Amino acid sequence: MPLLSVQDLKIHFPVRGGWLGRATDVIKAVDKVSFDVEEGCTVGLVGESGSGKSTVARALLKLTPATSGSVTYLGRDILPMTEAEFRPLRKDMQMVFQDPIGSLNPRMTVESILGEPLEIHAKEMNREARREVSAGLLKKVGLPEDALHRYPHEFSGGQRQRIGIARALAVKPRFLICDEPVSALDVSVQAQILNLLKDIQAELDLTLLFIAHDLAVVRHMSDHIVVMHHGKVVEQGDADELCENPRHDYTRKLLDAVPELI
Ligand SMILES: Nc1ncnc2c1ncn2[C@@H]1O[C@H](COP(=O)(O)OP(=O)(O)OP(=O)(O)O)[C@@H](O)[C@H]1O
Repeated sequence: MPLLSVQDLKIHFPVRGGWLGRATDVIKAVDKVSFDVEEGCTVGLVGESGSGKSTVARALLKLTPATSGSVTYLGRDILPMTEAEFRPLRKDMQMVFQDPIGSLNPRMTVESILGEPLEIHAKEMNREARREVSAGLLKKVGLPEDALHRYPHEFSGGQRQRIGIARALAVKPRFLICDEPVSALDVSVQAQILNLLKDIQAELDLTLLFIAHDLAVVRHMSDHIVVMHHGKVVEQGDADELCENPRHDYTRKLLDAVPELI
């Protein structure tokens, strides 16, 4: 049984504008998308801006309601679940965002940022225990312990993404959704963050959904790749096979956009 199975997922948004702001049309942001994520593997979701990748990610965490279809996690369809039913799974499924500065509260120290998910999901921990866990998380992502007392703006983009990853790991998730985790970073820093994610995945036995618009980055990270275009899956398969023998013109176009290494 796959850890996560997405079947015929549709997410349509009404376009308002007609008489009295009535819905006149729909945007098919996600249109009959299906893919599986096996435990311990990385599935890459690739496509240009607007292809529907983030909308899929948000639906997996029930942040955006689905129009139809199913999302099965550990054999249970999460879409009909109430918030209370979903809460334990929310702990299991964590997200790393594209923009680390936008997703880290600038008024909170790193200690508070890392302690917050523990306050929510590990209520039995006192402040001392939370600080100890947070210091361990910083070490895991390659930051010094004194970072605990500093604020997000005091770090570089790459370091902030390390903090974002540490926050996602705080509650010991099994499944990590990384939505364009390196596209806001300098090229020189991107490889460091990608390698960190790979090392952490191996160490903690994590399953990853890795979302990006850059097929080279997605191939580097993934076992299986799902190519999205205008809300639909146009092709999916083994990462190397798909990149070496693309069957769809759109996949070829994405491959052509990958810069040649000189
Ligand atoms: N809440 C919303 N209401 C209306 N339209 C939306 C909403 N969220 C997303 N969309 C539309 O759905 C489509 C897919 O957007 P989405 O952000 O999922 O694409 P993406 O592939 O992740 O692109 P990017 O990498 O630029 O975020 C776009 O046309 C977008 O404008």
